[in-house]
Amino acid sequence: MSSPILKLKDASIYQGDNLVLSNVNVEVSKGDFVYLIGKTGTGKSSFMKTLYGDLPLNQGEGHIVDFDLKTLKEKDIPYLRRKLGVVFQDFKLLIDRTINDNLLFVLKATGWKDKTKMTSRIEEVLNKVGMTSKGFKYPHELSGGEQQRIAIARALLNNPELILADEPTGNLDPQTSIEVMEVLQEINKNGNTILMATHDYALLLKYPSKTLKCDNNAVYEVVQRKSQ
Ligand SMILES: Nc1ncnc2c1ncn2[C@@H]1O[C@H](COP(=O)(O)OP(=O)(O)OP(=O)(O)O)[C@@H](O)[C@H]1O
Repeated sequence: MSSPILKLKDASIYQGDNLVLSNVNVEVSKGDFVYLIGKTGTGKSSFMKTLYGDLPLNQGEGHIVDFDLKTLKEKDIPYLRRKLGVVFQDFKLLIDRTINDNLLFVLKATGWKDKTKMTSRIEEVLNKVGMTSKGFKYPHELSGGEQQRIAIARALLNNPELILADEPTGNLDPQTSIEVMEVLQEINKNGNTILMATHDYALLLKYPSKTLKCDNNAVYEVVQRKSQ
């Protein structure tokens, strides 16, 4: 069996001096689609932030895509993020440039040089999210669901080993949420590993998968009951 892409062992997650989650034991393997659920304020975002190096891991052990979160240095963070694709609730596209230029910006910032390769990679990722014809648009010319699909395309640019999606449907209406979820499901079927924080239970019911729950300063796996 391959080693997990993410493994936390007896990890505690803090916001400053406040303990948010304690004794976290979590494993995510290649190809998994894992939900992280929990009421507002229970620590989903703090959990995600620890994984992409925005919060330090001071207690317990944490390994993610071959990085040790316990010994992670500031200078390692860009390299960690290159192996992760992070998707946020509010898309975080650069509003002053087109979709193609948003994607080009990321490629250049992560060391790509060859113009032809960059153009074809941009086409590939736009194709994966069904947005090939939208590259020349500005973010404000796209709907929320389309902007989120672009954000997913951006996350895919460097072939991430793990996609971390923090409430990716949080700003979208139910129908658009399903469209974005279909894209994430398709990407997962094609081999990408995804950890998605959400409080949208309708999505969980429609697309059941391994589910972790934050509650009472702890994270535990929810055993899903089969419907009668
Ligand atoms: N920057 C911060 N400084 C101090 N405490 C914080 C900070 N951000 C969050 N917290 C606290 O940490 C706890 C967990 O917050 P977190 O944002 O991780 O929860 P969440 O489950 O993601 O909630 P939501 O669904 O509302 O985003 C809360 O008690 C919150 O008040």
